[in-house]
Amino acid sequence: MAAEEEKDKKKPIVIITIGMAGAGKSTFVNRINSYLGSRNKSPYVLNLDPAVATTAFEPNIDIRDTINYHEVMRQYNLGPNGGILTALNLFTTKFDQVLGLVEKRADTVDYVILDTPGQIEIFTWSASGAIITDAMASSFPTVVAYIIDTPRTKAPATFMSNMLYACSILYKTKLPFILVFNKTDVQSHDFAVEWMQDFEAFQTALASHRDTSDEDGEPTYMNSLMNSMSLVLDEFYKNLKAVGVSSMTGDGIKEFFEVVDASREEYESREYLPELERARAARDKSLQDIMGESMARLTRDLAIDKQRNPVLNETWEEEEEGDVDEGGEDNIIDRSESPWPGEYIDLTRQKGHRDNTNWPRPA
Ligand SMILES: Nc1nc2c(ncn2[C@@H]2O[C@H](COP(=O)(O)OP(=O)(O)OP(=O)(O)O)[C@@H](O)[C@H]2O)c(=O)[nH]1
Repeated sequence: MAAEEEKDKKKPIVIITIGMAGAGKSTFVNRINSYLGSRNKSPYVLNLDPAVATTAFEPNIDIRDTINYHEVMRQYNLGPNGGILTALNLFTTKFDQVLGLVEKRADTVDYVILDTPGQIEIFTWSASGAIITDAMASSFPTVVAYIIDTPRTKAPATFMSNMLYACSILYKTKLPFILVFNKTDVQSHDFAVEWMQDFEAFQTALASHRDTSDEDGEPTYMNSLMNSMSLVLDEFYKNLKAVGVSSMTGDGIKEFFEVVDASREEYESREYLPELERARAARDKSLQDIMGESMARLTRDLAIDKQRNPVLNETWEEEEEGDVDEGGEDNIIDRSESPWPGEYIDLTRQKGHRDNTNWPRPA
């Protein structure tokens, strides 16, 4: 038992970073990456954003090495958000390989960092986001770092919306949750801490904000709603920790890691593990479902394209049943182990054509 506990202690902590577009997620990931690097504790970093043009850090596993987002958009006839979601779904079909690579490094790294797509809902409300989260959390102590743009959260209504969103993610993931108030070099997060600790302070701020009463001096519907919500959220605030950081200057990053380390105990002591064990059992099935869905959709979309576009007609032809790649190949690349060999999940090859296609890496 003692040996088992010792083994558990060595497991790295997974930090899943999520945040509204522009909250500073990528800057934050870059900052914590360099913070850990400067302490000889370089983390294992996964980039899950297929559409990001460049990352300031060098991820160990990069979705862009496996999935060409532009090609997914083209082949599936999708817009940017649909393209990101489908790319993430396809990547998720290979997530068992990702887990395997992370597990291989589990003894040598203390932290694993996941940078998620800029469009928060693509990760937080998709089946693949849930599968990735469950898969990580059932294998390693995992925390969610929710990055908040502090200067943009100063208005009580915006603050409330952000907290409601955070609340919904907390209850969905059921994982230790850290509110990371970013950009404190521009705006201190003291106001947020005060509002979280004292709902009357929030209500006072709300009342003094403009447009909170109608022409008869009565509170507007929104004002009353937010007043009531502040009472409800009072309970939610007790379940999370808040830390103020500046990803720009590095302020507060040390405190962030103190909170992360404390979350390990929370993860191990609370009731996450039995629930996550169940999630692990469901995971394999979900992976198969997602893969099936993605392939069915691909086949459907290709059939439509085939009707519309005679040129594609020549290159995308139906293949014998059973020839579809069902994710058995070792496609996920750990760049820290080998130089990037230029491999992708080749969607066209799944239909039996362009066997040797190597799509250019997104610029
Ligand atoms: N002043 C200040 N600016 C910051 C800080 N962190 C990020 N920024 C700026 O905020 C903007 C958005 O930062 P990103 O890191 O690109 O944000 P993101 O959430 O990853 O954005 P998307 O991935 O595009 O959704 C950039 O202009 C950053 O320079 C900070 O701590 N302080």
